[in-house]
Amino acid sequence: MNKNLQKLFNAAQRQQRLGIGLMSGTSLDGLDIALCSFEGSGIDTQFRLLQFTTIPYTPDFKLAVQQVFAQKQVSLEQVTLLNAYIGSFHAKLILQALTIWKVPVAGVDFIASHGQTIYHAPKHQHQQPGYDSATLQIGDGDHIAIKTGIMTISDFRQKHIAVGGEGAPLALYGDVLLGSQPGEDRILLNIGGIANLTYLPGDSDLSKVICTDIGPGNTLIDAACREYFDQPFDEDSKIAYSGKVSETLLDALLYHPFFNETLPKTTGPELFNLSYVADAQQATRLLNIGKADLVATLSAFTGRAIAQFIRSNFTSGNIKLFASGGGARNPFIMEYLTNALPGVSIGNTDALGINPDAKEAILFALLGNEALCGEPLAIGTNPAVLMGKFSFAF
Ligand SMILES: Nc1ncnc2c1ncn2[C@@H]1O[C@H](COP(=O)(O)OP(=O)(O)OP(=O)(O)O)[C@@H](O)[C@H]1O
Ligand SMILES: CC(=O)N[C@H]1[C@@H]2OC[C@@H](O2)[C@@H](O)[C@@H]1O[C@H](C)C(=O)O
Repeated sequence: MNKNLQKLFNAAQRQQRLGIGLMSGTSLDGLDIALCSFEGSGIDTQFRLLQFTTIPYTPDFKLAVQQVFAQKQVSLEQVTLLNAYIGSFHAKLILQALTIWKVPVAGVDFIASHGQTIYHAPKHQHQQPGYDSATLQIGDGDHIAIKTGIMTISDFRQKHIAVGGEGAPLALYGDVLLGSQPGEDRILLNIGGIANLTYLPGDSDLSKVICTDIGPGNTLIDAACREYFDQPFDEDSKIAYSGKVSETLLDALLYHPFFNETLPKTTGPELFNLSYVADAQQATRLLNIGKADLVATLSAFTGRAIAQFIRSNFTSGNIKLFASGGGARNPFIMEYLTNALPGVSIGNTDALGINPDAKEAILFALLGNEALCGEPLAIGTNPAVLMGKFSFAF
C-alpha cells in the first residue's frame, strides 16, 4: 500500500490530531497560521487553538500578488510563477512558526491551506453566458507538502462550486461549531476585505442557518488609503474621523444589484474596487470630494451595508453579534454598527474564546479535520460536502 495512504488512514482514526490552518485573505496583510488540536469531527469536534501568528507580507510580495489580484487581464506567466512561489513561501513561513513554537514537524498531522484568492467570479457577478460560478486560489498544496514534510489539504473552494455553491463563504462550517449556543440567536460577523456573516438561530435548527457575504469590509477603505494617503489602511480610523460622511455618495454606493441578490451570495474586490467608487462619484457629481471625506464615506458604506442587511433579515430582538477580522479593530465601523443597531448586543469573538484575528485560519484547520475524518454536514441551503484536495509529503 502507498505509505502515505496508511499515514492518512492512521491520522483519520487517531483520537487526537494536530493540524495547521492557513489563511491568506483578500486584504493581503499577511499569512495567518493557526495550530490546533482536534478530537472527533462534525458537530461534536473538540478543538483547541494552541498557537496563532500572522506573518506580515513584505511590500514586494504584496506588489507581486496585487499585479494579478482581482484583475481581468494579467500576465499568465506571473500567475504560473506565483502559484508555485506562494506554495513554497507559505511552507517557509510555516516552518519558521513551528521552530519558534518548538513544535516538531513530525507531530503535525496535516496542514489545511486556503491559498491566495486571485480571482472570484460568482455567476451573478461575471454574467458570462454559459459559464457557472468560478474562483481561483493559488499557492499549490504539493509545494507546501513537499517543503514542510506535512500532508497538506488545499483548494477547498472548488468542491463547493462543483456541487452548486459559489465557493464561499465557507465560514458557516466553522461558525456553527464555534459559535452556536442553544437559546441565543447569534450573528458571527467577519469584517475582512469583504464582510460576511453567519446567523446561528437559538433553536439550533441547522436548516435556518444563513451565511453570506454582505458587501465590502475593509477593501475599499484600504484601496483609498493606498491611493490617496500612501498608507496600507486607516489605522484606528484616524482618517475617517478627520473627514465627513457624504450621505449623497453613500446612497449611490449602496445602489447596486448585488445588494438585492438572493442569499447566499458572494463578492470580492473584482466588484468593490476604486472604479466602483468612481462610478458612484460620477453619478453624484462628487468626483472632487475631499480624500478624508471619501475614506469616512467608504467606512460608513461598510457599516451601513452591514446594518441594513441585519435590520432587514433578522427582525427578532435579542440578537448577539460577535465580530472578527481586521475590521473589528476599526473603531469607526464598530461605532457605526453600535449606533445603527440599537437592539443588537455587539462584541467580538473574544467573548466566545476565539481570537478574532485567528478565526478564519481556525476555520480552515477545522475544514481540514473534516476532510480527514468528517461526514458531509447539511447546513441551511449550503452544499453538504467535504472539501479539499490531499497532497502527500513524499
Ligand atoms: N487598528 C486598525 N484600525 C483600522 N483598521 C484595521 C486595524 N487593524 C486591522 N484593520 C483592517 O483589517 C484589515 C485586515 O483584515 P483581515 O486580516 O481580517 O483581512 P483578510 O483576512 O485579508 O480578509 P478576508 O477575510 O476578506 O479574506 C486591514 O487591511 C485593515 O483594513
Ligand atoms: C473567494 C474568497 O476568497 N472569499 C473570501 C473573502 O474574504 C471574506 C469573504 O470574501 C469570504 O467570502 C471568503 O472567505 C471566508 C474565509 C469564507 O469563505 O467564509
